[in-house]
Amino acid sequence: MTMLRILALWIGTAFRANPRLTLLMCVTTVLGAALGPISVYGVKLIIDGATGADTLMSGVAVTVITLLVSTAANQIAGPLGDTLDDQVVRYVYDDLLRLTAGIPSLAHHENPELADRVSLIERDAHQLGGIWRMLMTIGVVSGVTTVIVMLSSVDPLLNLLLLLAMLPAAVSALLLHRRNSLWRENERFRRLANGVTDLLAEPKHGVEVRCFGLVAPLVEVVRGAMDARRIPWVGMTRRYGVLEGLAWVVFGAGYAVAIVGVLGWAQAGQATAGDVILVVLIGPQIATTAQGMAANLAIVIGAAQTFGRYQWLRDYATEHAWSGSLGAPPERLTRGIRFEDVSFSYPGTTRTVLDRVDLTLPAGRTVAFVGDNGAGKSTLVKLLARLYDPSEGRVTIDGTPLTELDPAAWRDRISAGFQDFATFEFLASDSVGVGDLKRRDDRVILDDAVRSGEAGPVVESLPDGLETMLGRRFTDGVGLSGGQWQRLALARAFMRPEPLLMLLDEPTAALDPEAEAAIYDRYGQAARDLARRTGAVTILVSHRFSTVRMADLIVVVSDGRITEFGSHADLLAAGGHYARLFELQARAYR
Ligand SMILES: Nc1ncnc2c1ncn2[C@@H]1O[C@H](COP(=O)(O)OP(=O)(O)OP(=O)(O)O)[C@@H](O)[C@H]1O
Repeated sequence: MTMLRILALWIGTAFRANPRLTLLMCVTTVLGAALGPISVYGVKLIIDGATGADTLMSGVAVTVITLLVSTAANQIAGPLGDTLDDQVVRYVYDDLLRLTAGIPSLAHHENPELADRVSLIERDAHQLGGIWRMLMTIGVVSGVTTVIVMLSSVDPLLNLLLLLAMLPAAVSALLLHRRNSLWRENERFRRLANGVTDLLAEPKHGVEVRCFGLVAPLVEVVRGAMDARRIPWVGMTRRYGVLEGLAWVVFGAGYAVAIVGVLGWAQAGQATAGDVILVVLIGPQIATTAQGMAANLAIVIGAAQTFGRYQWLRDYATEHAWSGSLGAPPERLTRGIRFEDVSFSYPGTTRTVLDRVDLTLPAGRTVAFVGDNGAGKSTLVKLLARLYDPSEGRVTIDGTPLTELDPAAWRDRISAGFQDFATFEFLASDSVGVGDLKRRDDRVILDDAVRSGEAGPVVESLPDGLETMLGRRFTDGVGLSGGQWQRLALARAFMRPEPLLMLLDEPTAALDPEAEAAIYDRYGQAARDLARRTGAVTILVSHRFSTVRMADLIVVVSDGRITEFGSHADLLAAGGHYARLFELQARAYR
């Protein structure tokens, strides 16, 4: 069943990429492979005709026509196949991007099994174009059938030759199977080598890599990972190479025996001269057919495995598409957002990161999350954006479970600024504008967002203002400092007009104090304005208590639990963890 699905996906992919070309390939490959051996039969008819039988003219006709047609078919099969390959590979690359980027959760980015499979598909994507190889294998099968018919016309015993010629094909198929298992087991080494190579090439890490003298040890890690993958593969290829050589020797011996045998039959009057010539000529044909079979089988098995992974990824994407979540978010929040008995462990881990969290974030309020490193603040933020689903319990929006809302529609109503902001190396206008794709070309809104994100001075310093290309990796664009990038990220967060939720997860860590104060002023205004218009909840994650105190409510997170909850004044009066931390920071500033 699985094999059939893979086959259907393979052919379906080629047909989706280019239906007419795929059909043409089907016809030409089958034709090309079947006609070669028939031409040998024509030669037999000619020889028999020359030695008395009435087959001379038909032999000439069969030989000439089959040779012409098969040569023409083989000639066009190559270029057509290459074109089809190219189109299928491009189609699959697009589909891979669509599938992986289309999964609404973040969980798959942290799934090593998925990462290995995607990485293998990307590496082997060229094989996915091998549809014509598969067709050629079908062609080879029709060629084999023709050979069987002709050998049987002399003596069915001669079909043993074909069996002997299959030995090397079997050895190479076995090698392929073993090699594939080895690659799958060792894919993590390739990803490790690529990851470390990227790290070495990434300008962001360049300073530390050089200061700490990490170039040589990291290069050593890359070499070690490549060797861990390469050495077993070389040994295996060598062993199977010897076996395949031996298999060809066995075939050669069988061929010699067959010629001697047919000669004996001819001398005894049991075979014609044409039969002898047929066996002599068909030997190389059989070898070519078997070699073709081995080569094609190798590619077909490889492609079938890659298509198997592709099928797995498509199934995974379908299962994780949250296609049942279709609800629309409310126009405005009236009650607020609730965590109801929420527990959470990151996918693939067992550690409980959030432990039975019960928390109400009232509509129209600004709520600050504070707590030690690793307490679970950012995890709460990720659950609010539904980047993951809770392991237990639920998050509700005005009473509706978040899992019932269309994730794209919900995220459309979120504005966000993060500590780990993205540095989009686009035109400056796009780097900000992607904060709301629908309005990214609206200059008035862009200018407003730039002003609100305190990014005005950054844009003014750019040679072509918002029309300046950013980033130096791919173009002659302008390089920015960490703080300048962050200001653009903040501007991006001001693009959406009517969010229901504003997520600010340490969004000012790279800013100078003046810009930070100004930005929080803006956020304060935006939060009050949004509270009035949409009842939006603003979430603020920060370690700076001067910022935190401006929130209406403060949530202290400790080891995945909520330990304190209330206004700044309430929590100070309670004299708990918050009060101690606040006092500690305040003292440092005095
Ligand atoms: N992607 C992940 N996979 C597995 N565990 C994770 C992942 N992200 C975070 N964690 C773990 O979850 C716990 C909570 O992390 P979280 O990022 O929510 O903490 P935080 O309170 O925001 O910390 P910080 O103040 O340092 O930003 C940590 O122990 C962390 O190791």
